[in-house]
Amino acid sequence: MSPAAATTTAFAAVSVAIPNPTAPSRGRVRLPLRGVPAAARRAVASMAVSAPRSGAAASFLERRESERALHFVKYQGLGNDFIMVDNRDSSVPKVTPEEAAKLCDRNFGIGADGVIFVMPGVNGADYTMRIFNSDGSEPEMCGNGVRCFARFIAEIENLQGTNSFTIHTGAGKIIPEIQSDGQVKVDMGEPILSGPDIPTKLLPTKNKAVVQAELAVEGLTWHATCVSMGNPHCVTFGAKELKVLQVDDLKLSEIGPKFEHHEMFPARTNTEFVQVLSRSHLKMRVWERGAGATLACGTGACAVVVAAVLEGRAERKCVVDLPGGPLEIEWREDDNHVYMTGPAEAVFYGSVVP
Ligand SMILES: N[C@@H](CCC[C@H](N)C(=O)O)C(=O)O
Repeated sequence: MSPAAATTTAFAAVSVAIPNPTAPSRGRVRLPLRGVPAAARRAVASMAVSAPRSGAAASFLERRESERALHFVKYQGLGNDFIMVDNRDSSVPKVTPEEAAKLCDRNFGIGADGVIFVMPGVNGADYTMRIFNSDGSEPEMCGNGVRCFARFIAEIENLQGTNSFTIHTGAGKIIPEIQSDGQVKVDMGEPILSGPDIPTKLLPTKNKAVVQAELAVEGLTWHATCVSMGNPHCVTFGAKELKVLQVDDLKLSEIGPKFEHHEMFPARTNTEFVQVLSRSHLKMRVWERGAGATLACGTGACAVVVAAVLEGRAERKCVVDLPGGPLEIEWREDDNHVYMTGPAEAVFYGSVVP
């Protein structure tokens, strides 16, 4: 991006890749690597910014660095992507919800499904996680985000090998554990099944739970099972009028918002459309509250396995295929907790003036 082009945008992002940090820097912009995790530097293999070393360019970059520059690292978990912000020095997020929405814009911003802040722990937890969705709304929890959070912590705290932390979230205490292969296994806590606590206005059908309740959307009577993993989910395996739900055939951007804003969900909802491949293998697509169609949703995959067990469709341990890849989910009988295992990777880092 030329300096002239950059100044015409609402904010400017400078993302720098260092494929080989020891390579000569001729013709390439070198930005300070302050606060940049080592693995993030190594992980990045593209998007290097080349520019002539003119005085104008240098002063443009210096000006940007000296203003209110926000350093970030972009992470992804199965294609569900987040702008991670080191906010350990303050309990106030470094960007506002409105700025977060701009940063998440895929054309005019960095592009992401959300912005996640690593904050000081409260209530005895090691850290606090807060997140803004790409529309600026603040959800209680994010499953893929918490795996990215754990990998980001390991980088900024320079932790090696297997590690576990406690994270305070809007869904209570969440415990991720980085495994020796780099995957992150997360104790996601207990699912919430009582309708008013999810929240949904759908009436309970099985004890206090809302299981296969009828929900009218777009002329079809969908069977909805509602689960909260701290955040609300409506899981459906199909509708009365459909023989089989083929998730690949769904027009997600048309039907997703109708579920999200349905009057039965006073706090809006995330919605998962699911196909059962076997009793231990499920396939889903998701429409996320505040973010739309995403490539993966960790809390959604957990809710899907809970719903599948409640409906008698699957075992407690399943592989859930999402558009961005598979997650391993287990709803344990002994402690009633849901465990999620999957990847999280740094993609690139940079600075931005929100
Ligand atoms: N993608 C996330 C969920 C993020 C929050 C969600 N959009 C909501 O508003 O509840 C995940 O991986 O769980």
